[in-house]
Amino acid sequence: MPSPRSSPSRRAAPVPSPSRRAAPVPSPSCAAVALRSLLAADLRVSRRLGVCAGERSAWGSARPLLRLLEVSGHGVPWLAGTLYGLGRSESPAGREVLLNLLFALVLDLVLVAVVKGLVRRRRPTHNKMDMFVTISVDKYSFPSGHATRAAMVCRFVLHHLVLAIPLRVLVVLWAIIVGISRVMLGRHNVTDVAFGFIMGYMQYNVVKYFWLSPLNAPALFGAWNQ
Ligand SMILES: CC(C)=CCC/C(C)=C/CC/C(C)=C/CC/C(C)=C/COP(=O)(O)O
Repeated sequence: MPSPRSSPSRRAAPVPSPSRRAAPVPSPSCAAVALRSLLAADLRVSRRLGVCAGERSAWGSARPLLRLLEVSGHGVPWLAGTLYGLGRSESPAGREVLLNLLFALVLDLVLVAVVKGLVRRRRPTHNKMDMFVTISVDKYSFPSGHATRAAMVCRFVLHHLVLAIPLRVLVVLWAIIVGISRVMLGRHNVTDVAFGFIMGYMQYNVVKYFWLSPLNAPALFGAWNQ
């Protein structure tokens, strides 16, 4: 009697030749595991802190106030205000400070756009994309442009304006609250804002290093003073 044909599933699996065996998967390094855990914790904490992410969120009624803070740290009012001040300024010292503030604001926009474009981290899923004037890279969240600007402007103002102590405290508080509000609005994760603060703080060093003055940019200031 002919023996039944064995089904394909019963056939012995072919033994791969040594050259076709799968390469061993390298185990992730400690740094990769630590980074992954940090990012997972970041997402969890940021979601919890996003209490104003929508009108129906836990603190949804505070959302309009936080959106006002959003505008206070936005690039457009800062650029517009600086250009307006430059147009009105009659003292050479005032013009010098405002010209450097303009340089700082443009530098901030460029650097943030470059880092956002390189990292391409998506905004938190609970974010409502109803932000005041954005550019294409603003679909990404790392780093927070509001946090970089707030930290940089804060250092700039404290160095170049003579302010009474209560006002200096207010400037620092404004910068911190702008950063925190980004997470509460659901716009950012905590690490976006933390890195943004560090980056903005360091950006001011760049502005200080390349400070524009009538000595190193005579053409710029000469043209202005005529
Ligand atoms: C106001 C003048 C005179 C010129 C405007 C020029 C212009 C269109 C500049 C772009 C400003 C702009 C859209 C900045 C983006 C600000 C923003 C939404 C940053 C994102 O912040 P994030 O904290 O959410 O990362």
